[in-house]
Amino acid sequence: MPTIEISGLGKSYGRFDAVRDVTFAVEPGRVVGLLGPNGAGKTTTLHVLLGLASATTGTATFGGRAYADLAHPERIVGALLDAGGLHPGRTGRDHLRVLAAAGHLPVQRVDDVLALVGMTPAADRRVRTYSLGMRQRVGLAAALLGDPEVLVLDEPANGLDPAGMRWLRDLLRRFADDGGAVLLASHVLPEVSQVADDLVVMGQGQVVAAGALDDLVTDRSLEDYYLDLTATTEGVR
Ligand SMILES: Nc1ncnc2c1ncn2[C@@H]1O[C@H](COP(=O)(O)OP(=O)(O)OP(=O)(O)O)[C@@H](O)[C@H]1O
Repeated sequence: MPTIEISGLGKSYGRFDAVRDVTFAVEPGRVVGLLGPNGAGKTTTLHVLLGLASATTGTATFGGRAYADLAHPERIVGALLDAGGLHPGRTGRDHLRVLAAAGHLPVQRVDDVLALVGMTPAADRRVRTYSLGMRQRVGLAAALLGDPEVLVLDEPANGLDPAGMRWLRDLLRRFADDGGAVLLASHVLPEVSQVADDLVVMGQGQVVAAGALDDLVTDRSLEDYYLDLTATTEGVR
């Protein structure tokens, strides 16, 4: 199972450093929560990792390979960035079929993942009729389609109902316990504290804290820890 490794990563837009010297790893079997205020650089880090933006400095790899160099990326990496990326005129099932075809994945996987995310009853409705949580479930189904070894998820609980959130938590725990690596960017601290093994906290484009959740957050809540830590880096840039 591949390790996610981000090393000395920097991303500049003109003279603005969105991300500077970011280094951390997600080992197989671990769920890493990526936290930080709005504009801290979380999404930028995930975009570079997933080959959607180029690094200005440093590297971001899966088992030593950049996303673009993976022979079958959908079998290695499952990603959820923005559930708004679904075509409104397509059904949930068609969306997944297109992805399965593009990734040379067996079409049977479409039914499997629809069932896994609880979307079988609504699979043949158009995406424009879905609630936010339903779109999010289809996005998660897409991430799971290739039966990947690594998950990279940006705000996966967005719009999920309480049952959906618990389902997601259990899924991520099982995925990691089976040896997968999970990188989970989220603002929902209770969600992170219940599922993450490790934390990486970013502020103003840099890592401001990293380590095992239990070592960082000892006698207080994750919320208290996080708000103290980020108080000095508060405010978007
Ligand atoms: N294409 C771009 N051009 C210029 N600046 C950008 C671009 N993309 C991101 N930025 C800037 O980089 C910084 C980091 O943004 P990023 O989206 O990575 O933050 P984030 O931690 O994901 O925030 P949020 O929690 O709000 O999603 C922000 O100041 C943002 O304005």
